[in-house]
Amino acid sequence: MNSTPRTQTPAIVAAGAAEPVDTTAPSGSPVLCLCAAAARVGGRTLWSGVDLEVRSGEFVAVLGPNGVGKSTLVKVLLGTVPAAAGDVRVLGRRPGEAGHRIGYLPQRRSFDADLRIRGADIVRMGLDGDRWGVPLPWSRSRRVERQRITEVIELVGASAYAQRPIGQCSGGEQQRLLIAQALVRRPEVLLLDEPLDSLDLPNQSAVAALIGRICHREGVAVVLVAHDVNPILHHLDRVVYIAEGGAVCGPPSEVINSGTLTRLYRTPVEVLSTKDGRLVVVGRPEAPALHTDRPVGRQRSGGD
Ligand SMILES: Nc1ncnc2c1ncn2[C@@H]1O[C@H](COP(=O)(O)OP(=O)(O)OP(=O)(O)O)[C@@H](O)[C@H]1O
Repeated sequence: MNSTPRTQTPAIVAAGAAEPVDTTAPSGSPVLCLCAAAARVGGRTLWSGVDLEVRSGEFVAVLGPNGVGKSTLVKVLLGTVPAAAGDVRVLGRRPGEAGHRIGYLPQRRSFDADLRIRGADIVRMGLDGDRWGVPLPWSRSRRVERQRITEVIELVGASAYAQRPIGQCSGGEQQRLLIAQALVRRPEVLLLDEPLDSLDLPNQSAVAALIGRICHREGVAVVLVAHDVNPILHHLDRVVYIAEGGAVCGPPSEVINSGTLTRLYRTPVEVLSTKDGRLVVVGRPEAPALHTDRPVGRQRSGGD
């Protein structure tokens, strides 16, 4: 994470839930905007009245219990699920119109151990546009492509194993290569759906730090869906916490606290602070899904 103090985007919303969280002036230019947005799937409204603005270089986590519509929020931004109400803008355009300017890592994919395709070829698939079925809007020479692939593999620290068959890479190595794939076209926005899922704790920390660096040093806006905020909290600028059909957004310490979550859930919720500065959320009405049984990491501090 950069060591420069960062500013935050003002307030947020909540669908009839918690009051806006007051923050200071935003930095960067807005790249994602939801205004009074709602999502409806299978005849059911998942959330509504959600306002959110994400600026370039911001790292925002989407949190909440299972099934509240975190992934759906990402899909609304991608344009694969239409917003049921409100206005959604992605890089100033309607969702789905920003093409290669958006990088997307879907929920965990597993690779068969026998799969022979090399890690570098997985990264190349992002460059070729295969993941979207959309050809690149410009032609590139093979040399330039190779350079970019090498560059992005170095960026995610995957050079040592990028020539190995992907099926022989560890979960953490595979995840770095998939992040490289999402980054290869130099997106301005990176949408990551549970990229830390199924990684062990050291790999969660390492991948979280990597994403934080990409966001803050490369100026990419990152929206990351997580069940457990613990590994990323140290790197985050803001969180969007979805529950009870609404959402509240703000700096982690202003959202993950007893008052805000009690208002969001409309039932008593307690956020405890451990000796080492971690937070534990208890008393949520839903089944445990987010840091109810384990501590969440330290609040944002300096470097990563
Ligand atoms: N196409 C669909 N048709 C009907 N229901 C859907 C559809 N897509 C998602 N849902 C339902 O919408 C709800 C929200 O799904 P979503 O994947 O966005 O939740 P989530 O918060 O990301 O959940 P999790 O934390 O378990 O991954 C779930 O109950 C899911 O079953």
